Amino acid sequence: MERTRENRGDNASPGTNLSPNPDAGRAPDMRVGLTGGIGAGKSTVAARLAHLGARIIDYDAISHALTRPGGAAIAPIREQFGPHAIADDGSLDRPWVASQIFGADPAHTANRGRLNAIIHPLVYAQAARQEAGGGIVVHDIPLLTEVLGGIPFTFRHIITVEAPDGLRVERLMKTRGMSETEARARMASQTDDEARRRSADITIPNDSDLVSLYRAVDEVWSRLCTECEGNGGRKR
Ligand SMILES: CC(C)(COP(=O)(O)OP(=O)(O)OC[C@H]1O[C@@H](n2cnc3c(N)ncnc32)[C@H](O)[C@@H]1O)[C@@H](O)C(=O)NCCC(=O)NCCS
Ligand SMILES: Nc1ncnc2c1ncn2[C@@H]1O[C@H](COP(=O)(O)OP(=O)(O)OP(=O)(O)O)[C@@H](O)[C@H]1O
Repeated sequence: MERTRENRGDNASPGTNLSPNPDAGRAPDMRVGLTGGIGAGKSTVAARLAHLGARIIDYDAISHALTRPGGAAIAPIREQFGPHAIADDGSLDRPWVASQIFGADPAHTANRGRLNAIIHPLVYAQAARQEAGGGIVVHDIPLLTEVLGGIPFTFRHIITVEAPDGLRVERLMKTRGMSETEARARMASQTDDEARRRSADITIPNDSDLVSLYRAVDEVWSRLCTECEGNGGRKR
């Protein structure tokens, strides 16, 4: 299966002899994908993995950087969606764009496809640049299951984080200030848990407290390290 074919850096930027860092340009020892529906707890898992020593490539953060004033995605988005898409300061008008792309209507679906087609290739290029340095590299990708056929990386493992829909809505309302309608519109714009589980080989449930979640993440990390060391990679 695609996810289990290790890609040892075919997509990483080539190294340069000018760098003082001997790891610069080094391919990941193991590339892992991390996904989960909105509000399931993916970022919380990513933060725990970072604490344990993983290098995280955060696709939401890259996407945010590309849509700041002067970001590479701004001009093509203005061209596709018109001036409404851009705020007065030159950044993406996030609430306006969100209102155009999140939901199950055909218009939302079409707009989402147009926006993804602009942003995703730029995100992949930046992710490839962030890979250099070796170790266990975790690509934190909200839409990994949806883009698996088109993303230019293969993953040794794919982890999905799961929580019941009601709990996810509750978390999003409490911590992101979303209305229930907004939270459900985002959920309707993503694939479901069953599809995410099919594309993953590791499922982390997050329907209890943070102590239970961290325990599950620590176990997964320990397995990844053991496997990585067995393959001649090193633990970071
Ligand atoms: C629509 C935008 C402007 C809304 O911005 P906002 O600040 O409200 O949300 P943010 O970017 O922080 O995303 C929060 C979550 O929304 C969900 N989400 C974001 N984009 C999408 C999308 N295209 N399809 C489905 N869900 C999405 C993800 O779960 C993500 O973690 C923004 O999400 C965006 O530019 N999306 C397109 C780029 C994309 O696909 N990003 C996901 C990672 S590459
Ligand atoms: N087990 C838990 N107990 C209590 N709060 C939690 C738990 N897991 C996550 N949370 C909280 O729920 C909120 C959503 O979690 P998180 O940001 O990790 O979701 P996410 O899946 O990354 O969402 P997104 O797709 O938007 O990035 C956060 O405020 C987080 O602190």
